[in-house]
Amino acid sequence: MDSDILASLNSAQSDAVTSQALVLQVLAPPGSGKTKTLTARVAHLIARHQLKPWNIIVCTFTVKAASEMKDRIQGFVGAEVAKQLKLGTFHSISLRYLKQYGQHIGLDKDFGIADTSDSKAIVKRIVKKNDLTIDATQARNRISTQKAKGIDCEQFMKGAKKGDQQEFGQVYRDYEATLKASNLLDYDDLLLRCGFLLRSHPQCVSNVEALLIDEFQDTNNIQYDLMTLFAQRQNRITIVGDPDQSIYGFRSAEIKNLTRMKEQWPDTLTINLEENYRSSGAILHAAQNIIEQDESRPPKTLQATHSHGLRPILRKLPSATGEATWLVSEVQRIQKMTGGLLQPSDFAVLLRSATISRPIEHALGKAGVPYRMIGGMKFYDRIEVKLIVDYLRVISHPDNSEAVARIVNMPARRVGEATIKSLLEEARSQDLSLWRLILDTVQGRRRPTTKLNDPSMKGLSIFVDVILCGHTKLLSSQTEAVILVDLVNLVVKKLSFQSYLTKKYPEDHEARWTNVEELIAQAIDASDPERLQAMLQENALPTIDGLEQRTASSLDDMLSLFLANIALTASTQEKAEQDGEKLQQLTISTIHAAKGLEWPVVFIPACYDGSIPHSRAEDHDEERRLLYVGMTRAQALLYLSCPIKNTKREETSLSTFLLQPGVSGFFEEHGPSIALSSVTGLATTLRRDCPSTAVINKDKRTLERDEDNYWSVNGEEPPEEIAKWDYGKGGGKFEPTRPAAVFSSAAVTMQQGFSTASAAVQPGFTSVKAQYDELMEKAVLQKVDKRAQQSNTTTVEEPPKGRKRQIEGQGSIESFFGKRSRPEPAVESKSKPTATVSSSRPLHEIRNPASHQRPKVAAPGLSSLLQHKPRNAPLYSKPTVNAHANRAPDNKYMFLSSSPPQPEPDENETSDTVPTSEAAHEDEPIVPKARPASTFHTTSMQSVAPQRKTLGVRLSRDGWANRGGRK
Ligand SMILES: Nc1ncnc2c1ncn2[C@@H]1O[C@H](COP(=O)(O)OP(=O)(O)OP(=O)(O)O)[C@@H](O)[C@H]1O
Repeated sequence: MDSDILASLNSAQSDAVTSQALVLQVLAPPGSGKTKTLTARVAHLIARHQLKPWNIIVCTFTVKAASEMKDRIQGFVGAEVAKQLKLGTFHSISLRYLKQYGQHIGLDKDFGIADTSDSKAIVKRIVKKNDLTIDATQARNRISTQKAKGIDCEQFMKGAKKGDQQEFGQVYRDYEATLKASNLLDYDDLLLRCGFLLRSHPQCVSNVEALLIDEFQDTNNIQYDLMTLFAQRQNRITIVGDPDQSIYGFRSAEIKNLTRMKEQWPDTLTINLEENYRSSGAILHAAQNIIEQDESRPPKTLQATHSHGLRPILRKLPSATGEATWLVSEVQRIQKMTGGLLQPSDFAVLLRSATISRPIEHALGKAGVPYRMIGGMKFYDRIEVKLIVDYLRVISHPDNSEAVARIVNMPARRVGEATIKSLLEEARSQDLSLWRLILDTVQGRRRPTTKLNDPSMKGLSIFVDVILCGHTKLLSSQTEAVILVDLVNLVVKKLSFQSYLTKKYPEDHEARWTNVEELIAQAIDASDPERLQAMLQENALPTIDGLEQRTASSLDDMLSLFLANIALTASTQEKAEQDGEKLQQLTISTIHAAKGLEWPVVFIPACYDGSIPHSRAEDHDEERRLLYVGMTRAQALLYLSCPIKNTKREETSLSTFLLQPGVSGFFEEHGPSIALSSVTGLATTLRRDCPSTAVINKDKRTLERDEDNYWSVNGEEPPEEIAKWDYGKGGGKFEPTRPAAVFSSAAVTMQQGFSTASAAVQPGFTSVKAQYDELMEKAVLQKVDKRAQQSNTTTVEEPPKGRKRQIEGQGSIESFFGKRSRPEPAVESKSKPTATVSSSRPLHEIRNPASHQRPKVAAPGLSSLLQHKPRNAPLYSKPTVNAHANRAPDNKYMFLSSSPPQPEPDENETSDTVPTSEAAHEDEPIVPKARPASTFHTTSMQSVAPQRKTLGVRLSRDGWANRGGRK
């Protein structure tokens, strides 16, 4: 079996897998097979060194990575062995230790997990109660940072200076006290307490023979400590990582941990992998050029194993809307031009911030391209799901006062916000949980100081009744066969939840109810004896002689396990794929959440300053690494794009990373012409069969345009687009920043049937600025009219299928870079589709773009850029021509200003590492009911199931957007 494991590896990978070194670092750039090597080493340790799988811990950074890792290991050692490994995120492994050995450090068995909304609510309340000036969200993040550094509140207070630090210290202290009183651990606590447990009771990990860690560059200090503690018995540690992909500095990740490790274990062996198996040479070169802008970074060798392939594209578009429309048209064109070689699931759109997804979703929906979201609004964050889960959490753990406060008046029971607040404060002052106070009040054992009128008392009684019925159900499980789903059904029934949703959300109650049904389906699956067994097996730790271990057996335990898995499941993607079904959907993801993944075609839109690097980012090197991570997800085709104006109609400036000297040489200015030879090249890079010429030609004939030539390369709005604008019916591309006075005048004019731009000006109704705008606009419109005329002529004589229109005199990629002087790389013929670069040459030696295939560019677009004057208002007065031609009949999308994004400070939190509901909250909900897509929800429980990997989570076909993503 061992030879099978090694068969598919190159020699450096083999060396790493078979290395005898106790402490091993495998450092390598993206796509070089780090994960492959790690999984092979696990298999090798089992097959060759006879290590027992249950004595091996494998830590991943995300829930998704854990499940992928399990699949890969399964491929080597089989499902039976793979499921016995102790594999998961740092958080889930820590949770297992705390659940089973927590009593040794005085941890109550029934501790709950404070999820992100609990933590936020607690901090907010503390800030409000003490009338502090500190920002609650920032304070919460700061607490997390302190914890990640291992600084507790008392330590912090000791060193705190007066003022802001003292204030924060107070919040930190109160926050910890609240968690303690509620018997809750937040996500950081899971790691910290586990560290404490393993330090004081090393026997807990006395069985551990090997520890392997993926994506080590993103570990923080607590995780580093945990590493040393997990492995303390034998110190056999393998880590894989890439400092260039360190993108979680904002969450206290420490690149320094790599050196720290070497200092701690001087015999650490480092193996570098240098061959990239993922991306074409052209993509690698471009990405490498970006990352090498960081001069503090040591030079590294990276060899492409694929041919040079098609040069990446850096595209300029007039607006975010135009960018989205172009993006979708490119997806469709590339699919057709490659004769079915590429399916929708081969495309990914990677965003710096989820907040800018809306125009892209709109365009995809309009074109009927199915998509899924990663790192957007998550299943368990949806209001209807969260509400039911909160009820379950309170039934399981009534001391969670934050959860009680959230649901006591949900559905509405006439217990007002002020009453809840007052009850909460009263409970705090008496050292009681909110639940205890409410229960005692309703049952007549206590007279609260909070004033309660009859309707409120009645509301509280109804609430108490629901929770007590849940408790009774839990208790009855000891004598009769009650399963988890019975409990969920009980809550749903007691709340008359379906009719509640119907009344409360008349517009999309069905989609919301589908979510509830999905949750019920998950509970059914988790109740399945086989599944239950698998879940328990996954969570069980080996028995250690002489060490008492708590085991999960009752329904209460099952419920708490179910809820813990929900709390630790931040990522909800891939459900369908885990069902063994590859749904044909394009992926929209944040770059953070795309870490470790790959797609044949990747788009990175909104490449402008403020977006990437993000306006709020302090560390620009980390932002550059983020762009690098995004670019290196692409296998065969990579598109970067930048709208000249963002959705607020603000002028943008191309990302500083792309403006650096020499960068332009690595990019084309528009999507590639896909010759037949290019299709062969793409197929080779993707290791797929190439479709026949007949199929390709047939598909191609269905295209209106076989070139990326609708949008001009200098970012001007095509005349056809301007002609589509419609203000009369309120559904067109109306831009919201237009001055109100001007808009109303134009609207009036349109209603009156005027048909020229000049007629739209209504003296007396416009401000000076608006008049200036109108004048500017008229000037531009005259130009546009001229162009439109020319365009019409061209259309008659020659259908615009080719590239001509775009290339002739419309500037080039140079227009992006025009503001800087830079050396001009040599230009070669553009028609060569797959010029190759010797794969054996290190990348740093062949970086000179002069040696690459270069497009033959037309006159540099510098002049067009210089002529380009910022518009103060959009070109909105052009009379409508066939305004509805391109609009979906049931188009219910709305545009919200989204760019530059204004996320919460920790909006980067988009991966599924730690549950990250901020990421979901910062993301505007996806507009429902407009397009097909699917939801992907995975719990770590789902990932344990060997055959039916979703633990029976029902696969829904009606999609992400149809799920009532609205909060
Ligand atoms: N020796 C090899 N031969 C062929 N393909 C390989 C080899 N090693 C890795 N690959 C392929 O290269 C791709 C990238 O591998 P993998 O995901 O393990 O890389 P990685 O270094 O972990 O990437 P990243 O750091 O970007 O997450 C995968 O499709 C993998 O199957």
